[in-house]
Amino acid sequence: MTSISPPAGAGGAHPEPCRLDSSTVPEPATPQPGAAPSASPSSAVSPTEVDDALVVRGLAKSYDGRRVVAGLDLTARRGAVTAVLGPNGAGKTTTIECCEGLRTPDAGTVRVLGLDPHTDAAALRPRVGVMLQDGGLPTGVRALEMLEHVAHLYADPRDVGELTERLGLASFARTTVRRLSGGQRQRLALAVAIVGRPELVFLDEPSAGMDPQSRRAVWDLVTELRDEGVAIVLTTHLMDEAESLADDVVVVDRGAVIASGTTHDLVTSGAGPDGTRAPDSTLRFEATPGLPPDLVPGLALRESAPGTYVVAGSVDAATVAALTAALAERDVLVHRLTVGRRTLEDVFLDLTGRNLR
Ligand SMILES: Nc1ncnc2c1ncn2[C@@H]1O[C@H](COP(=O)(O)OP(=O)(O)OP(=O)(O)O)[C@@H](O)[C@H]1O
Repeated sequence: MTSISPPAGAGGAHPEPCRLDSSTVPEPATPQPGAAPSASPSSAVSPTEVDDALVVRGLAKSYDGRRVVAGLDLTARRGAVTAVLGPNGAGKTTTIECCEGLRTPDAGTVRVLGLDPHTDAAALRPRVGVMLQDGGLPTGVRALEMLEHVAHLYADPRDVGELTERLGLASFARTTVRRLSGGQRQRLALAVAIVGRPELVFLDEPSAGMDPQSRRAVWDLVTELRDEGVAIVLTTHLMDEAESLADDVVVVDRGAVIASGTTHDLVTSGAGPDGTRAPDSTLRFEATPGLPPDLVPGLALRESAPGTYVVAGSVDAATVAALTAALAERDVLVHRLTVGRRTLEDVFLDLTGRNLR
């Protein structure tokens, strides 16, 4: 199996293979009949993109004839956090796994640190860290032994003691991976992914299942890595995570990119499907389900979940007054009415009419 991370998801790039829980091993990255392997140099990657840590162009991947990634483009800069967002099943993990060399694309080009994740897997191994969604670690090994083992494979590893302290691994250092909780496994997987000082790190839902304190430790570490010049590509469903960490955001839906840019640009500038300038603030409230979208003339009212409403468009004092008057007229009591800054969730809703999760 060729991949950036020899023990798929054991975090980093080890030169030595080690046994994995077979349930965590993605399909072998062998070329498939008719595939257009990303190995071949492609003119799709322009000279100006050579210095980017990750360049994906026109990526396509199907499972059993069903296309789940459809011509996707993605760029990740060095020294920046790039968040890949999208609803369940959008194709995020498949995309990342193609970049990690764990899956073979049907079409398109993938360049990782200027190299091909399949044909240049050996050269990329010491330079790329991988943290898979389920941890992907061998289950019979004790947590600290695992981290120390991986650290010894590198010429200049990070200090294991410091990582252990930073990510709170000490309390379960002698516990085998199979007995770790989901959040503990995630923290160990992150430590393993970065202990070799990679130039590019893939983090698939890095803080999923973590308590707030652990999440904060992960965020601090990710920010620090970014400041050291590491390129970080992460997928997440947590909008606060994306907004806190990401320099660049790529929103994926049905296997294709529907919006991309800096986090700031996306929430402040025109991201509407019709090209109109998006509002800077959003009004949200809860009330009885089933209110008509045209409750207030000139106001676009959307029921994002039963009984939860979002008003798109410029929101000012008159908007709030008109809305509450219309609700009072119908004898509807409004709850949790807030006017807030536009979020990435709002961007997604504007683009697709659906919630991100
Ligand atoms: N090995 C596989 N065989 C068949 N279908 C698969 C396989 N892996 C993923 N899929 C399907 O491909 C689609 C995209 O899955 P993928 O995991 O890439 O999405 P995702 O955006 O990462 O979703 P999530 O946010 O839920 O993790 C889904 O419909 C999924 O069921």
